[in-house]
Amino acid sequence: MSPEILEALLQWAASIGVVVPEGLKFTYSDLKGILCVCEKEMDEPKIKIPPKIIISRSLPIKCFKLHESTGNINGWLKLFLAKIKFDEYNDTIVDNVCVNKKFKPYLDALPLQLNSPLIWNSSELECLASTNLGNSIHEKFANIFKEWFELITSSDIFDLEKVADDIQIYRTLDGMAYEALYERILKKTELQTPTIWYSFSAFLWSQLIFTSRAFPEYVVNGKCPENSIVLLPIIDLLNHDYRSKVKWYPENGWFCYEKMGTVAQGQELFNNYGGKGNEELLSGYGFVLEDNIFDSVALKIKLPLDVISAILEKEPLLKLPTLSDYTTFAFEDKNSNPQDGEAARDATDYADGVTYFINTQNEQSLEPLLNLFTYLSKTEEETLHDLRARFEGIQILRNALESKLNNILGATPIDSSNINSYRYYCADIYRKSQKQILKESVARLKRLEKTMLSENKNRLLTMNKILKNDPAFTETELPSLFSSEDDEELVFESTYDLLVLWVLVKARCQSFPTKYQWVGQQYISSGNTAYISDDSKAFHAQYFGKQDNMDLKQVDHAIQFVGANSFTRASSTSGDTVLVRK
Ligand SMILES: C[S@@+](CC[C@H](N)C(=O)[O-])C[C@H]1O[C@@H](n2cnc3c(N)ncnc32)[C@H](O)[C@@H]1O
Repeated sequence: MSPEILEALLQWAASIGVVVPEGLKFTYSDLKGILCVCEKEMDEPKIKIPPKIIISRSLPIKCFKLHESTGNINGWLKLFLAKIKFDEYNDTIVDNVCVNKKFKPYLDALPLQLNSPLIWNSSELECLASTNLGNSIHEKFANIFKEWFELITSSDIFDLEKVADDIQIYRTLDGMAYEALYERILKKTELQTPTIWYSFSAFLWSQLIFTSRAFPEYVVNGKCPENSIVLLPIIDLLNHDYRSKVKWYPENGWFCYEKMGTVAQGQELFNNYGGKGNEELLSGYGFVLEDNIFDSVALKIKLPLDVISAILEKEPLLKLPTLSDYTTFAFEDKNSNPQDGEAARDATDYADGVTYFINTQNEQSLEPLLNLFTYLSKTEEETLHDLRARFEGIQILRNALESKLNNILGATPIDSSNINSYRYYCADIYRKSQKQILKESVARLKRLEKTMLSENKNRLLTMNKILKNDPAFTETELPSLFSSEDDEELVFESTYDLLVLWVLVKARCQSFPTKYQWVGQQYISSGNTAYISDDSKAFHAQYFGKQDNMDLKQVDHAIQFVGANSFTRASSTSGDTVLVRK
C-alpha cells in the first residue's frame, strides 16, 4: 500500500465530513495493513462517520432495482461492492451519483492481499491438514459458490454466457482437482483480477472483504432486517484486540466508534471484533492471535437422528448447542438457519452433527461434552448421574480428544516452498494452539478421573484387587474351570475376560468374598436377554470350546453383567476393566 493511497483515503474521508480527532494517525504495517496510532495520550477517542459514507443495502436495492423484500440482500450488497470495484468501464449510478467514483479512494485502499485460507494455494492449505479448519474449507467454499450461483441465476441482469466457465466449475466442483480450481478461480481472487465483476472470483473477493470488515447495520438503523450488514469506511481501518473496550452507537444517523478509557501515547487504537478463536479469525479475517484467550477447538459429534430426538424429548438438562450459541460473524444469515432460536430446535437441526467448543480458559467447557458422552455410555437403566456411565463417558471422550490430537500431530510434513511466510506463521500458531487445547483437555479429564477414582475407591473393583484379596479364585476355582484342558497354557486376553470368568466362577460356587458380596447381589438382580450375543458365543468358544461343562447362557449372563456394570480405562496400557458398585 503506497502512502499516497492512504493519504487520498483520509483526505476523501475529511472532505465528506468524517470526524477523526486530532492526535489519531493512520499508518501502514506489512503485518497488519493499515492501523491507527495515538500520537498523544487520548481520553475516550471517538470516530464519527456520516450516513452518506456508509455502504449499505440501499445502494444495491437502487442500483439493481431490487424490492425491499428481495431475498439475500447481503448477497446483492456483495455483488454491488464487486461491481464498483471491478466494473471499470461502466459507471455505477445511484441517485444520479457515480458511486464507483465516489468510493474510489476507499476501494483503492482496501487490502491488496487477503489471507483467508479460502484462497490459499494447495501447498499453503497443506499447513492446515487434519485440522478442523483444513477439513472445513471445501464446505465453506462450496457454500459461497452456491450463494453466488443462486444470485446470478435469479436475475436477468447477468449475461450467464460471460460466466459460463465459473458455472461449469460450480457444477463439477466436487470432482475438481484443487490445483485446477486455484488456477481458474482462486488465483484471480488472490490477484484481484476477475474476468468480469459478477464472476465468482469477484464475488469471492467481495465475500472476503465483508467477512473481514463488515458491521451490523442495526447500530445505525434499528429497523433494518436482522443480520443486515454495512461497510464503514475509516472505522473499518481499526484492527482487533479482544481486550479493547469499545462502544458503537448512532448519532443522528451517523455511526460512532468510541474507545472507552485512555489510550497512551504511541499505542494502537483498536476495535474489538468479539471473542473469537483463531479458527474464526483465520478463516474470516486472515490472521491469528498468539495467546488468544478465546481460542477453542470445535468437536462435531454425529449422532443418529433417533438418539437426538430422544435427548431433546427426555433429557432437557443435556442442552444440545447449535452454532448460534457461539460467536459468529456480524452478518451470518440467521434467518436462513432453522436451527436458531431455542423453540425451533428439533432433531433435523443436528443432522450434520452437534458441535461443541472446548476452551482451556473456561473450566466448564468440557462439562456439556462429558454429559453427552455419559448419556451415550449409559445403559437404559442408568441415569446421567450413575458413576459407571460417568466413568465410561470420560474414557470415550478422552479417546475422541486423543484421536483428534493424534491426527493433528501426525499430519504430513510440509514443503515450505510456494508458501507465503505469513500464512505459514498463521497456520503454525493455529495448529499449536489447537494441540495445546486438546492436550490440556485430556489432562483435565485425567485429573477428573483420578479424583473420581480416589473418591469412589470403595465402589470400584479391579482385577488387581481380586488377585490380592481372593486367593481362592486363582489357586483353585479358576484352574478347576479348565480341568479338562490339556496341559496347554491358557492365555487370558484382558482383565475384562478375567472379570467375566471371576463372576462366572463366583456365581457358580456362590463364593463371593464378603467384601465383594455387592457384586453377587448386583449379578443376581441383573437380567439377561434371551438373545445370545456373538461376543458371548466367541468368548465361549475361546475359553470353553474344548469342554462341555460350561453353559453358553451362563457365559452370556456374565458377559452382559460385566459389560453393563464396568468401564474400561482408556489410560492403562492393559485396558484395565473396573467393576462399579451401584
Ligand atoms: C477491519 S480490517 C482492519 C484494517 C486493516 N488492517 C486494513 O488494512 O484495512 C481487518 C483486517 O485487519 C487485519 N487485522 C486486524 N486485526 C489484526 C490483528 N490484531 N493482527 C493482525 N492483523 C489484524 C486483518 O488482515 C483483518 O482481515
